Amino acid sequence: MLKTVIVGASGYTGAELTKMVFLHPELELSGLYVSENSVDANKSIGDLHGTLKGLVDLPLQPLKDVSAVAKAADVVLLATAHEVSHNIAPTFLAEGCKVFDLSGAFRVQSDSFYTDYYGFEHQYGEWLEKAVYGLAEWNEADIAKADLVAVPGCYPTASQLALKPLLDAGLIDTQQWPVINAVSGVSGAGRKASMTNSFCEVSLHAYGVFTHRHQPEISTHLGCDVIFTPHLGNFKRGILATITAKLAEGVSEVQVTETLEKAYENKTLVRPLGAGQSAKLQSVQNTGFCDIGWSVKGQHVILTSAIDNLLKGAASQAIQCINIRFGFSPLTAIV
Ligand SMILES: NC(=O)C1=CN([C@@H]2O[C@H](COP(=O)(O)OP(=O)(O)OC[C@H]3O[C@@H](n4cnc5c(N)ncnc54)[C@H](OP(=O)(O)O)[C@@H]3O)[C@@H](O)[C@H]2O)C=CC1
Ligand SMILES: CC(=O)N[C@@H](CCC(=O)OP(=O)(O)O)C(=O)O
Repeated sequence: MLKTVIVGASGYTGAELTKMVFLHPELELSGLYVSENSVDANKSIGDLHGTLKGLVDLPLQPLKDVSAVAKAADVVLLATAHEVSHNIAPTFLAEGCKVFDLSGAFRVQSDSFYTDYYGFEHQYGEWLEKAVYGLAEWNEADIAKADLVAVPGCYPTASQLALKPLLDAGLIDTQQWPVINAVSGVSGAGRKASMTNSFCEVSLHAYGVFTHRHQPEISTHLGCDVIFTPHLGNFKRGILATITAKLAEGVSEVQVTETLEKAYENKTLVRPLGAGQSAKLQSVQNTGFCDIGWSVKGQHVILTSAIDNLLKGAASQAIQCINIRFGFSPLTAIV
């Protein structure tokens, strides 16, 4: 059994991770942590997240001595804000832990990216270079050898899983940038209270127009410029991305269908729904699946991609990466 620690366990993705690690036959849940001065320090996680009550009643421990926690752990899941992950991941790595980071702190290997989009200067270029991007269906060989896995963001997961097969097969005319419009549930903003996620303030609207940090994450990993506009929806969880792209000359709907079906034929967690179908949130909420639908008219394709932001967009994709890294059966603790 691998001793597994979750940092940021009281948050939304942390709670999802807690449940999956608890259910995983090869992982031992050895510690749940929050910040040193957290208002939730020493509370039971089951008292904070009712779905865990009676299953996991471990205390949320204040994270004081990172080295000491690292020395007693094999696997570390960081469900913490970007800058927190950036600051603590190297200590866990130095003690030989395998680190799976749900934040954006190690996703994009470019110096200016962190100052431009995250508001801090990256201090760990060496780890940034070694980090493996955890888009599970596409990066298995590298994830299997990684010390540090940077689990992709929620919008980038939904967007890339739909576009990547078509781009890699040369079916998209990249002269016209694919346009991604995506709507996320409010849990995408995390558990901490703020005015934007307050019940009476939430209203369907676009945000981060031309400035959201997921645009460069998607572009970098796809190797293709995109227009990306996120929207906040008045529901709790799930992301629906609707993507419009121009097809290369002469590409037919049959080719699009064959390419998507072949890309995911042995990948249980990504479900190509077929031509003329649209992905729905309801089918993926509270699951680790990504559903993809598509339609072609003339030279354009419209793809729809749906995931649960907290699961395929974060926690269950992290568990997929653990399963790949340690050679466990791919769906363990996910379905
Ligand atoms: N929500 C989502 O849909 C997605 C989130 N992500 C990313 O995953 C990460 C976690 O997100 P989410 O679960 O939504 O966040 P939450 O805000 O819900 O939870 C954050 C957690 O981190 C803890 N924390 C804060 N500061 C520290 C610290 N210094 N040391 C240890 N723990 C700390 C918080 O507890 P406390 O403050 O009490 O200490 C809390 O447990 C973020 O980087 C986010 O960007 C990625 C994809 C999707
Ligand atoms: C609705 C909402 O606020 N969503 C978050 C995205 C959450 C996510 O994917 O987190 P990463 O930053 O780790 O990639 C946002 O737009 O900032």
